[in-house]
Amino acid sequence: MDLLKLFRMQRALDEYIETEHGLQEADLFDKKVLALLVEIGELANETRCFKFWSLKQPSERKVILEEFVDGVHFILSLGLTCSLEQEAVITEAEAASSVTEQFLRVYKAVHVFKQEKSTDTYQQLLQNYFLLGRLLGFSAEEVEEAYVAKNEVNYERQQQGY
Ligand SMILES: O=c1ccn([C@H]2C[C@H](O)[C@@H](COP(=O)(O)O)O2)c(=O)[nH]1
Repeated sequence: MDLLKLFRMQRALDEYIETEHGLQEADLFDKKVLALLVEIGELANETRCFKFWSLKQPSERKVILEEFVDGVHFILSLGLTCSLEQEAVITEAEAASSVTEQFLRVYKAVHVFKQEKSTDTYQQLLQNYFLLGRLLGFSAEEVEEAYVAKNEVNYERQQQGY
């Protein structure tokens, strides 16, 4: 995955959104953290991984992938907000033994990163989020492709006064 390309696309989108809304000077860190936590919840809801009380099937794979890349947007955006994009790499690691446990690791990584914005805590967040993607069955290529497609949709939404 070409992470630097994704950071470049995210920077352009963020600048577009912030200009549209007159927020170039605003501190958007906390709002982006909350947006990410919400996206992770939406993703979990689509997978239904924790709904032990329900027999309904998870959403279509395409829907789950689209939710996943919404989270990628906010993670990249947070990295840019904290100027951490240059050192960012996705390192290999072992995922948790269940999707539910991996979701909880991601939530923890978000909170740790919010408390201490560093290269290391950002790395942990990126790593755990991409491990979650892999556990959900998405290849790096699929994620990149879906990210590019959603990035485009985000411009269209802004142009339509979303
Ligand atoms: O500064 C921002 C604000 C939003 N988004 C993107 C991320 C998600 O793909 C989408 C959020 O969409 P909704 O949750 O509103 O559907 O907007 C950004 O990339 N940067």
